[in-house]
Amino acid sequence: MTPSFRPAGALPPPLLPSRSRMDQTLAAEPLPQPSATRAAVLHRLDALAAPVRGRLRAAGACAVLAGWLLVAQAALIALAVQRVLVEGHAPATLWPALAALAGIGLARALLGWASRELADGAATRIRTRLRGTLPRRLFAAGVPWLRRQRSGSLSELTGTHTDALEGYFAGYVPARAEVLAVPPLMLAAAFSVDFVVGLVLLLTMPLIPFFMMLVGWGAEAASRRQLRALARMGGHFADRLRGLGLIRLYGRGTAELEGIREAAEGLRTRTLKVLRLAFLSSAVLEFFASVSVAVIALYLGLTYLDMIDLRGAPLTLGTGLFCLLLAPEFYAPMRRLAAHYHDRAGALAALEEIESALGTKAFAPAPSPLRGEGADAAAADAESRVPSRSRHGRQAGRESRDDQAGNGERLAASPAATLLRDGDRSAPAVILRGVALRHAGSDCDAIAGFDLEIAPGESVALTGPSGCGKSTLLEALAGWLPPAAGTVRVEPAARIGYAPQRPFLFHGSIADNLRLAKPDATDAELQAAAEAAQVMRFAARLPDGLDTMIGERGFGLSGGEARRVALARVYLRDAGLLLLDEPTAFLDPETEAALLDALHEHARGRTLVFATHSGAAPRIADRVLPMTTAAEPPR
Ligand SMILES: Nc1ncnc2c1ncn2[C@@H]1O[C@H](COP(=O)(O)OP(=O)(O)OP(=O)(O)O)[C@@H](O)[C@H]1O
Repeated sequence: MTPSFRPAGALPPPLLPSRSRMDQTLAAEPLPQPSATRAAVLHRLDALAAPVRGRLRAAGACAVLAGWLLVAQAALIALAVQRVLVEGHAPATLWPALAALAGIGLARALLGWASRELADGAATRIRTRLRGTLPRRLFAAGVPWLRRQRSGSLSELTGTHTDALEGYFAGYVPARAEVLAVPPLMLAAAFSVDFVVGLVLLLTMPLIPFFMMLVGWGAEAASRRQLRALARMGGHFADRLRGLGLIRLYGRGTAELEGIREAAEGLRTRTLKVLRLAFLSSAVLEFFASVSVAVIALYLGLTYLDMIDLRGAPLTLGTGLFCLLLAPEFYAPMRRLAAHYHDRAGALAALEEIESALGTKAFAPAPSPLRGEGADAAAADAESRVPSRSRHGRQAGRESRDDQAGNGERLAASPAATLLRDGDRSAPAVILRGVALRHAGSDCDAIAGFDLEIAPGESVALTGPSGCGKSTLLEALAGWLPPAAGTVRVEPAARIGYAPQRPFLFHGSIADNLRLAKPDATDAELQAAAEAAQVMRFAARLPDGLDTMIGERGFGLSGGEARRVALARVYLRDAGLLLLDEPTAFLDPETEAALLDALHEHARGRTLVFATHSGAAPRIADRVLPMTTAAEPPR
């Protein structure tokens, strides 16, 4: 990373943007999306339910059936009241009706329970599936892309954003089925007993979707801003935790805490905005539903008092009661849908956020496995069909190993080297033609017009000043960085072992980290790899040897020790093409010499390319390739 310098005493800018700056950034974003896009996102959201479509339909069907039974329940209650209170039947004659009522009540309870169980189960399955798919998509996006992302934000995608989809499937989808099927039946029932009540229900019905839509648009935009703020907060927080030592060292603790407090306050405000909109939409709907029920009650009351006569026939107590029981239930499914409408808004916002990070095919199966440190080179042929554009002279001069320090001694095969060979891989040739390499976000090539041929089994040392592109070249050979121009050819079937400059060591024991390369490795194989990479020099002194726990990013190991663990991992990989970035950096001369001897032995029958600043390392190479810094100005 390029260091930036500021005058002594000048304060560094706050690492966290202030709330107002965050607000400005978020407010400037074009929200909400045009409706055509929203319809497409909604379609993709529904497509996520494909594997559990049957369950969701069953959940909807149960909810609909429970709603239909409610009409029968209201009719039975009205009938019983009419018979006993108006027609003077003995209460004992009502047993069949009461038994039917009890049966309907029980059936509705069971249907409601089944609907929730099915919908919750379906939503959980969708969420679980996404939790599995998203990391695969993240891996498939490739190392250069992943490097530019903030791990905190990415973890929000698989956490909060995925959770936000659940309410849509568990709540909104069954409620939508209910709204489509239950109110129409109730409307027909109301029309069949009283024309005016049916008309009131019919006329007030469109108001509800209209207000839902109005409030929903605002809710979607607010949800999206809130999710975005949440993802940023996650990213900032993870960064700050990682750099805690640095923050303390520079005395920025208080300022950072203040920044985090402000950002959290911004998030709280945004969350409350979403909740306010959700409550507002519910309140509006409750109001309209209550007014409509009141209008019906008023109409029925005035009719009973003979103050109005709109129906042209007498109104029985049973009919009035049936209408009064039905009216609030007519709005209930729509109110439920409205209550879940912000779930829909939240889910749309979450899906759009996930897609804007990963592309619209975020949930399609991942195309190919990640390549990289110790990865198979099935996609190793990072070949670009872009025509070669040689712009300035070849960067590399060539020297033979024999021209070097003259240290060409052959080394006897060690037992460790024998143990680590399984003989099922071959040393691939590497051919680069007119290659230009450019890092994402950079406006100039790190390497341009580069040609190189490496024979199978050859060892090549890349040397040259810092920044001349040695690591970049190794990244391209590993397939992490596709060429901007020219072709990079590595045999597609080649097994690659890559130890980058900053190897990633997972939280776990040293042995766990080594077994990443070969999960079924025996203890003897681990020991042999560790010895060859000079890991045992320090591991033997640790309390638990290779079983000693090390932290994320290799906490607890020195830079040179971490590199040696990564080198041992490459040895275990038994790769045909070894790509090593400064394998002997930070080592004392004695350890370096031992490591080089073992590497030289291990590299027999394999193709080896390594970058080095060491004066001693080139002795194990067949060829040294001095690279120069690209002089080309930015295009
Ligand atoms: N991720 C990146 N994004 C943008 N530019 C980069 C990135 N990584 C490296 N560079 C630039 O590419 C050029 C080559 O860098 P590279 O790390 O390949 O050099 P190097 O020869 O390996 O250096 P060193 O010997 O210090 O390891 C440098 O100018 C560097 O600033």
